[in-house]
Amino acid sequence: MTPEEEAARAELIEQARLLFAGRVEFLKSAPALKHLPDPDVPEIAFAGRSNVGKSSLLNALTGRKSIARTSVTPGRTQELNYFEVGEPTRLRLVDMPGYGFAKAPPKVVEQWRRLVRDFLRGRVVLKRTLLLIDSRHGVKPVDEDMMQMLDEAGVGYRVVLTKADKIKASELEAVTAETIAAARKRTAAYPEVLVTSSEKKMGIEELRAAVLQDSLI
Ligand SMILES: Nc1nc2c(ncn2[C@@H]2O[C@H](COP(=O)(O)OP(=O)(O)OP(=O)(O)O)[C@@H](O)[C@H]2O)c(=O)[nH]1
Ligand SMILES: [Mg+2]
Repeated sequence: MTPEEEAARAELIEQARLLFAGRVEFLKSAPALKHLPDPDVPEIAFAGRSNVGKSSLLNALTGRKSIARTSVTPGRTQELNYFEVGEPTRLRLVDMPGYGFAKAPPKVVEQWRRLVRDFLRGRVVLKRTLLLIDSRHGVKPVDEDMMQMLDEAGVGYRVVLTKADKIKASELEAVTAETIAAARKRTAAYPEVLVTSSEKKMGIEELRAAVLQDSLI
């Protein structure tokens, strides 16, 4: 990086820190598209398997302990949960229902598919999706399905590894390389991955900067 690029980067990180240190509020849970808020500010969505750590990452990002409900029971977040950031609102974060939980009846899976697909295709203010992947598991077939849906909807996404504190450094290095390789095969994926741990607050500053930057596109 040139000194100018470094200065711009530091400025973006500081702007992002200030933004998330300010107003962050839960807005609503939308069980269907007709309940979505008016599309008047940029949105960034969080997607990933049940239990991947979406709600925890949202909490870490906003520096709140429990703004997004976290749970040990997979599949608890079944709606599109909206959070507003900034005063006046600069952007909205959308916690999407998790996928891939075991024993879900086919009807529930089909409902999920329809809601997510229609949301991704039709939401004009959706600037970017963060696709969360558990560091311990890497990219699974259900994640490939989600990538396919995002590619088809033409929604740009960043792949984010979660729970990096749970595995050894050597394993993290390997799963990061594999995940980058998987992302590079995709048309709508960003060619880099972000490595995070909500528990250890790792990669959170970078993630905040990425969210702010993406909201400006
Ligand atoms: N060690 C560790 N545990 C984490 C981390 N992030 C989340 N967890 C744990 O993983 C479990 C699931 O986290 P959630 O944030 O509720 O996951 P989710 O993706 O929102 O789950 P659903 O809403 O059910 O789809 C909880 O027990 C969290 O405490 C992390 O960075 N490190
Ligand atoms: Mg959740």
